[in-house]
Amino acid sequence: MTATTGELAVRTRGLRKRYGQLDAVAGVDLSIRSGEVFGLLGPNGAGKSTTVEILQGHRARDAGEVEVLGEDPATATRSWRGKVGIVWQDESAPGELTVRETVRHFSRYYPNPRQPDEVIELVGLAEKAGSRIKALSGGQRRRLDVALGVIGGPELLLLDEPTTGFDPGARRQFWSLIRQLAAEGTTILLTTHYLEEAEALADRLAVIAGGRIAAEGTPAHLRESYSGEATVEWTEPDGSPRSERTTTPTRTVAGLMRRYDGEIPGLRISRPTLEDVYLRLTGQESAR
Ligand SMILES: Nc1ncnc2c1ncn2[C@@H]1O[C@H](COP(=O)(O)OP(=O)(O)OP(=O)(O)O)[C@@H](O)[C@H]1O
Repeated sequence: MTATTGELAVRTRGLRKRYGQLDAVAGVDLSIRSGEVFGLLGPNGAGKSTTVEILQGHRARDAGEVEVLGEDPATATRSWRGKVGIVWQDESAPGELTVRETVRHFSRYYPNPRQPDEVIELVGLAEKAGSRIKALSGGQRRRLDVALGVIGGPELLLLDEPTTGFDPGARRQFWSLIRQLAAEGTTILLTTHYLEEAEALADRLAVIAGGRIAAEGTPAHLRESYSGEATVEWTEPDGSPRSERTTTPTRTVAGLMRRYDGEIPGLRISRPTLEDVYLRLTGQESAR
């Protein structure tokens, strides 16, 4: 069922969407391979949801090419819809039904659904299978949303900010669910505000800001590509703090050694963390 490794599950070229004067998505190129977990990471208003909505076929684009599982979502067929699982930001399944009734009900929309009880088990809701949805906690509701996203046995799962509002424990549990789905061969695209989440889950990630991809690669690649620049900090003789961003920190320190006799006051050399890289790429550096 899953496409061959190396094939692209998602491909966009020059994707654009405008709302009035605002370029919400301003020329996005994405290539997501079959079987990988891809993170689209960016701050509020970066264009993540708009991009995912276009990939789902729920929003029309203004320009660019889009191919998702070999079809254009704007004109996709019913069989295509069965292969794409969607977890919405605000799912609202009817509250009076039980978890099991809801998952069974949704399974009937698909030609080859997964077994409802197996999916309930997979998302960790087996103990709540007989509970009404309105009695579930926020985190349990989100698990049900994922159950409804995977009940059709999708090749590709699109998750828009799946863990917003989760406590740290619920987030970790959710991560292991995503890893399990990935291990079963599902291609996963998830959007997130959380660098930690993208780093924990994504094989590759793209950082998006102002509707544009600012950087793309594996988390390790991003860290390496942008960590060449170090910051050297020290204290001037009048007590004022100084800092210099440089690709040659040794040279900077050698220069300081010539100026100071003995120890350089307040000397500190730091390399950017992935978080620094992310904040710099998204223009939020001062947030630190
Ligand atoms: N239907 C709409 N009409 C007008 N502007 C919109 C609409 N939807 C989104 N926008 C604007 O487009 C930009 C991108 O929004 P989008 O929801 O795609 O960002 P996002 O990265 O998902 O943000 P968040 O993390 O806050 O959900 C934002 O400035 C937003 O205000």
